[in-house]
Amino acid sequence: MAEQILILDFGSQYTQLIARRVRELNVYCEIHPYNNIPEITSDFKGLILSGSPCSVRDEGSPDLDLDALRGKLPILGVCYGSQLLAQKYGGEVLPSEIREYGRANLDHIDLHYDLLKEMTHGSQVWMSHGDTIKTLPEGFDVIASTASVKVAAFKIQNEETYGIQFHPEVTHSVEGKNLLRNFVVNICGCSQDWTSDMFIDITVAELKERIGDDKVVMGLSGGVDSSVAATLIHRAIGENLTCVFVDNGLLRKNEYEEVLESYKTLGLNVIGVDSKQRFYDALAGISDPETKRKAIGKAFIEVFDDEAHKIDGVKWLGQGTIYPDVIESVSVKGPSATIKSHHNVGGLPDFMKLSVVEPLNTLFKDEVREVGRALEIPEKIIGRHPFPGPGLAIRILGDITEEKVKTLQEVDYIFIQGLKNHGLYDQVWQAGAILLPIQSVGVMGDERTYERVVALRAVGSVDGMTADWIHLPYDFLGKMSNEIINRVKGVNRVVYDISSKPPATIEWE
Ligand SMILES: Nc1ncnc2c1ncn2[C@@H]1O[C@H](COP(=O)(O)OP(=O)(O)OP(=O)(O)O)[C@@H](O)[C@H]1O
Ligand SMILES: O=c1[nH]c(=O)c2[nH+]cn([C@@H]3O[C@H](COP(=O)(O)O)[C@@H](O)[C@H]3O)c2[nH]1
Ligand SMILES: NC(=O)CC[C@H](N)C(=O)O
Ligand SMILES: [Mg+2]
Repeated sequence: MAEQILILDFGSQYTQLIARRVRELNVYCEIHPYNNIPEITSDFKGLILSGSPCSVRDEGSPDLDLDALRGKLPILGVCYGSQLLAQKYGGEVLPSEIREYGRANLDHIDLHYDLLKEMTHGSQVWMSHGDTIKTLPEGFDVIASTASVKVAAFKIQNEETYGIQFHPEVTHSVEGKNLLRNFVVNICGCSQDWTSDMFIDITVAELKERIGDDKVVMGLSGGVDSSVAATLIHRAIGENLTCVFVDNGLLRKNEYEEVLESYKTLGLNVIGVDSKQRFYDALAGISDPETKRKAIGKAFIEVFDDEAHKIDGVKWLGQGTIYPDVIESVSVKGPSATIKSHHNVGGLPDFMKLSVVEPLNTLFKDEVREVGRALEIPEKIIGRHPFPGPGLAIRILGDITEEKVKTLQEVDYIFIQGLKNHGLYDQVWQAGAILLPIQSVGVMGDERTYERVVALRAVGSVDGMTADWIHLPYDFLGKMSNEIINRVKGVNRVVYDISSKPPATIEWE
């Protein structure tokens, strides 16, 4: 990958947002942990230092050799990054008297500076800090201030090194994107030619080169990521790609048949494998969410391995891994696998003598969708809600039985069809139903019932990292509740999940 911006991560919750904003400017960028910096080649046009939950005043807080970087390329320190720059060279960083979270206004902006070109006095910015830069080192100039923060932005004289206390990457910093454009385009000189088409050309050429005449087998789920990854690999190597779509008995109602059908138009060579029983056997008696995931991951690998053995000369396993999966597993905060392990990162077991190829492992979800559209993959596939690899297994709380899967499939079907019929599906990022491990008392036709409870969940999100529940119309929810209870045997109560992520997560397990 040629021209790019390097983002060094000190563990801020916003680091990924910086990358997204830079890419929205059609400039490629990568995030690396502050303690594992790649070699600074001429491809790197600029460096952004992220924020951090740590304080530069604390012993052992994240640090790096700034002398080795200063002057080599333009630098922008954001929050912690700026505090580090100031403190390192003799400035003073102290706890602020008031912690500043949220809205602030840049009352004073020195518009002469390239970084602040075309911004407006009073511009709203978003703050999130407990420390503040009290004094700057010699040779550092204040270039913007708010009412309570004198050093809201600074520049080091005679070099393109800047620090800002606020977060330009969040949308609440109204002119944040201008500032980032000023940095990336005007100061770093990036050419803004990174587009989906360019990504496709470069990736297809790289895949051709890497894979050559070898054969690839790849798990296809009907989801966005694996569909786009498979199409890219297919462009590169054609018939040498075999896709495997596994019926793990945990898919949505009718999904196996519908997905196989929808892939016919893409010209991919897709094999459907019915492995329902294998997964049910592997899951028998398991209630713990992580144990379920591991059992499912293992069963998937076994199926792929079986299929790979049926094709002569397979050397590669294709995967739909995307950038957030990768960042989460190398982040300075440590692998988020401690919250939930996603089975497609972390490598293959030793017995599988295949190399992994992951053409989307530098893209965010919305970029994957854009690439998919540029590849002319039907909107029916691109616009689908994400669906977790372990499927309904992590939406059935407690142990899995075929009967529970059938019940949940019916509930989920009514809900998803309902969203589609009422024009709500595209307003929701992800939706589904959860089968709870409790029974409640009800009354139907004068008879007492003691049956299952299901929860409905519909969230809005950009990348699944944070999410909020969607305020679905009450009428619609009422209709769904009625329909589900009347049509699905064994369910007598429906509840709606109104938790955001964080502190909850999207899935219940
Ligand atoms: N039923 C399945 N058959 C074969 N491979 C699967 C199946 N389910 C998941 N996979 C594999 O596991 C990977 C991870 O699944 P994940 O749900 O994260 O991605 P996806 O299904 O491609 O996209 P989306 O996030 O939009 O659902 C997939 O890219 C695919 O390679
Ligand atoms: O492939 C997957 N394997 C998993 O084990 C898994 N767990 C959650 N998800 C999906 O990830 C996104 C975020 O989900 P959470 O907020 O529940 O962590 C949501 O889109 C979830 O559906 C998974 N996907
Ligand atoms: N967002 C940040 O980078 C915060 C930096 C530091 N933890 C502070 O509170 O000032
Ligand atoms: Mg999926």
